Amino acid sequence: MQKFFNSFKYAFSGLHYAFKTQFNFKFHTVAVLVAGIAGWILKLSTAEWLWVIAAISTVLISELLNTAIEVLVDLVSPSYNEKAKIIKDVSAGAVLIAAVFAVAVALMIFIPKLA
Ligand SMILES: Nc1ncnc2c1ncn2[C@@H]1O[C@H](COP(=O)(O)OP(=O)(O)OP(=O)(O)O)[C@@H](O)[C@H]1O
Repeated sequence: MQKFFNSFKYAFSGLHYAFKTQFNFKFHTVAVLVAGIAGWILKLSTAEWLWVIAAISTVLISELLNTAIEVLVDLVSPSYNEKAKIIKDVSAGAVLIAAVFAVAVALMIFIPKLA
C-alpha cells in the first residue's frame, strides 16, 4: 500500500518539477484554467468537454514527455551532439503537433459559441 502512495508522491514530484522549470508547462497550465472557466461559462456539452479534455491532456502529456526527454538528453549528452539535437527537436515537434490540435479544438468549440 505504501508503494502505491509513493508512486503518487513521485508523480506529483515530476509535475512540480515541470511546473517549476518549464515556462511552456506553466503557460499551458494557465491555458487549462482559462479553457475550464470558459467551458463552464459557455456551458459546453458532454461531447465538447471530451474534446477539450482530450486536447488539454494531449498537450500536458506531450509537454511532460518532452521535459523528461530533455533532461535525459542533458544527462547522457551534456555537450553538443548531432543525435542529441535530433532527439530534442523531434520531441519539440511532438509538442507542436499537440498544441496545433489543441488550438484547432479551441477554435472549433469556443469561437462559434462566442460569435
Ligand atoms: N546536447 C545538445 N546537442 C545538440 N543540440 C542541442 C543540445 N541541447 C540542445 N540542443 C538544441 O537546442 C534546442 C533547445 O534545447 P533546450 O534543451 O534548451 O530545449 P528548450 O526547449 O529550450 O528547453 P527548456 O524548455 O528547458 O528551455 C534543441 O531543440 C536542440 O536543437
